[in-house]
Formats: sequence, C-alpha cells, structure tokens
Amino acid sequence: MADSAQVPTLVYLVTGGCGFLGEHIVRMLLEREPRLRELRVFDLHLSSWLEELKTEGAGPVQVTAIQGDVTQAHEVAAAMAGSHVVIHTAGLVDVFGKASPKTIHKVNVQGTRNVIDACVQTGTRFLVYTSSMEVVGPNTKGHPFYRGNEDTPYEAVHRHPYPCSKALAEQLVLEANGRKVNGGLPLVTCALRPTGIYGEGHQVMRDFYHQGLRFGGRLFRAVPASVEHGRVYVGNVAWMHVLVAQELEQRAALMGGQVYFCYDKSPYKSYEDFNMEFLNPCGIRLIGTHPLLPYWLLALLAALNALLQWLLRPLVLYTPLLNPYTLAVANTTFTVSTNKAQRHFGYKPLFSWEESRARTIHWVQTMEGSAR
Ligand SMILES: NC(=O)c1ccc[n+]([C@@H]2O[C@H](COP(=O)([O-])OP(=O)(O)OC[C@H]3O[C@@H](n4cnc5c(N)ncnc54)[C@H](O)[C@@H]3O)[C@@H](O)[C@H]2O)c1
Ligand SMILES: C[C@@H](CO)CCC[C@@H](C)[C@H]1CC[C@H]2[C@@H]3[C@H](O)C=C4C[C@@H](O)CC[C@]4(C)[C@H]3CC[C@]12C
Repeated sequence: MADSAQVPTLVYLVTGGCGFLGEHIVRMLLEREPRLRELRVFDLHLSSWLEELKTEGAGPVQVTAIQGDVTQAHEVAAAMAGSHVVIHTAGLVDVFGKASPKTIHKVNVQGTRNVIDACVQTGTRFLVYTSSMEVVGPNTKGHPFYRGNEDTPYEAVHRHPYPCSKALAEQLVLEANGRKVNGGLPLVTCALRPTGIYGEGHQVMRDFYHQGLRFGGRLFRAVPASVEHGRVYVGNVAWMHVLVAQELEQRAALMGGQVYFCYDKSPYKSYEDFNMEFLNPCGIRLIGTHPLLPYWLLALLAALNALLQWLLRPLVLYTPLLNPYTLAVANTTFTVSTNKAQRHFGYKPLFSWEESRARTIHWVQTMEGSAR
C-alpha cells in the first residue's frame, strides 16, 4: 500500500457490505481509515442506508455501491479492478435449511475462489476474509472447546453445509497467501474467525425478541445454563477487520496466511442467558433455571422438525429455529480465550462490554414492534 499519511489514496472493497457485519465494517472504515479514498460496497442486495451514506455521511471518501454476485467471477473482477484491499465478508449464513447445500457451497466456496482469482487478476494485494468459529467447531460429537485458542487441538468434524463451506473457503484463503498477483507482488491473506456475533442488526436476536413478545414477554429455557457459548460484539468484529486490513502490509511476514479468533470481553454464558443481557431490560424474561424439557425430548423435536422440513420441501420452506444442528451448537460449550490478535497486530476491543451491551439494548428498544 502506498504511504499516504496525508493524502487519501486507498481503495477498499467490501463484499457483503450491506449485511449485518458488512454494514458495521463499512461504517468503521469510514470512521477509522483516514487513508481511504474510495470505498466500494459490493453486495447482491444493496441497502437503502447506503444511499444516505453516499450523500451525507462519507465525508471526502467516495462510496461506490456495486450490485453484484460473488459467484459470478467477471462481476467480482470488474468490481475489484484498481482496489488495494478487499474485505471478503459476503457469505450465505444458513444453519436453518433455507438454502440448499449446493447454493451454500457455491456462494461461500466458489464465491471465495472468485475473490482470490480476482485479486490475482487485478493485482489486489491484501485480502481479509471473514471466516467463522464454526471452522473449528462445535463438532458433531459435542466435544467442549473451553477457552481455546488458535493452537488448541480439537477434532473438527463437519457435516453441516455451512461450517463445511466456511472451512473450505478459509483453507482456500490461507493457501492463496504468497500467490503472485498481477504486477508480480505476493498476495497477503488472513482469516478472522468470529464467535457468535451480536449487536445492532442481529437477525437471530430480533427473532428471539419477537418470539418473546408473542409469548407474553417470556422465553423458555432450553439449554443448560452451564453450557458456555462464545459471543462477540459486531463493532469489535468490524474493528478487528479494519485493523487487520491496516496492518497487513507492514506485518505481512507475520500475519500473512494466519487465522485469528475474533473475540472481545463479552462474558462467557449460555446462548440464552447471554441473549437475556439485552432482552431482559426490554421486558423479556427467561423462564426456568433448568431446561423445561429434557434433552432427549428436544432432540426428538429437533429431529421431527428436520423430517417435516424434508417432507414439506416440495410445498413450503419450513425453517424452524430448532433443528439437530442448532440444538447441538447451542448445547456444546465453545469459548475462546486468546491474545494472538493482540500480539500480532495490537488488537484491543474498541467497545467495552458495557458499551456493547448498552448499544445492543438501545437497538432492541428502538426496534419496530418493540414493547417500548
Ligand atoms: N453472524 C454471525 O454470528 C457470524 C459469525 C461468524 C462469522 N460470520 C461470517 O460473517 C460474514 C457476514 O455474516 P452476517 O452475519 O453479516 O450475514 P448477513 O447475511 O447479514 O450478510 C451477508 C451479506 O452477504 C451478501 N451476499 C450473500 N450472497 C451473496 C452473493 N452471492 N454475492 C454478493 N453478496 C452476497 C448478503 O446480501 C448479505 O448482505 C459471513 O461470511 C459469515 O459466515 C458470521
Ligand atoms: C435450542 C434453542 C432454544 O432456545 C436455541 C437455538 C439457538 C441457535 C439458533 C443458535 C445457537 C448458536 C448459534 C450459532 C453460533 O452463535 C455461531 C454461529 C456462527 C456463524 O458463523 C453463523 C451463525 C451461527 C451458526 C449461530 C446461528 C444460530 C445458533 C445456532
């Protein structure tokens, strides 16, 4: 990257820039990357906030909205020509059976391959990939991963299309590190593995909130409080992406081809107890100190849901929250504790837990249809 302390020269491209995480990355780049000249936001579906940003909020930075599909190699290459850094966050996040395994693979794996090929073709040297904790686990055997780091041994066994696709895509990104791009310089890549992201715009939190409202302000405990699930605030995930992108050139030898868990100081709790940190102040209560239904019954219901999904598929898309995979993830301890990102590129969470919590509560409270 050119040294551009004063004059903004850099062109960034964010794939999936209109998604939950993508929007936070876009806004964070505008706030925290003074060298930015142009920000290209590439997404299958462009959001309306992007128009407002283009006219009001971007300051001197040129924001270019590009409607495109990562599965179309020519669209990716055209969008990327002349960019210095690509943050590839576009992905099909589906653990509920909304999309077919083939589609998930196409978007997450072929889409990533297209981004890498486009880097090579257009001479874009820096690639930051949003991977996922699910590349590691939880595995289908329910083995706990307790306060693990990037080097903790764990038997990663994937069967579900989503983690399978993220694992394959991450491997492609890491293997691409060092490939010569157009112009002869080496590509520098790295992958970030967020745990379960929460914060403003989180669809699953929205679903839980509305479900709680429908049940008269109550949700029913299904997962033991002792199962800990790693969570990270979206603003900190965005910040880590921005920081990596900024440091990748100077620290290419150290960071190139590396993976980093994406974490912050959010407390270790069960998935449901953690959600209550935000939903409770918004009038939702979690009923029960222990799961109201025994695990075997939940597993039976989850299996039944899977069967119904399969039977109904020709007629209607039945995609309940509870299925064998989501039950297994919610019931398996998976938490990270690592300082690799701090050691390698000085990452410290930008938002404290208190601030992350307050921002998320405010978002729930101002949500359409909220109790307040
Ligand atoms: N949400 C989480 O808890 C979580 C945790 C770890 C990692 N991730 C990863 O973070 C990334 C972003 O996830 P998110 O939660 O913001 O999901 P999201 O669905 O809100 O955002 C994904 C974005 O990608 C876009 N997209 C999908 N298919 C596309 C295509 N073919 N071409 C171009 N754009 C396409 C979507 O339109 C959307 O705007 C994903 O790669 C996901 O695997 C998410
Ligand atoms: C049994 C239910 C009773 O309340 C609880 C079901 C909760 C599940 C819907 C969610 C539990 C864990 C979530 C996943 C996790 O946070 C990490 C993820 C990684 C990311 O890459 C994509 C999203 C997700 C798979 C996330 C999805 C929702 C859960 C399975």
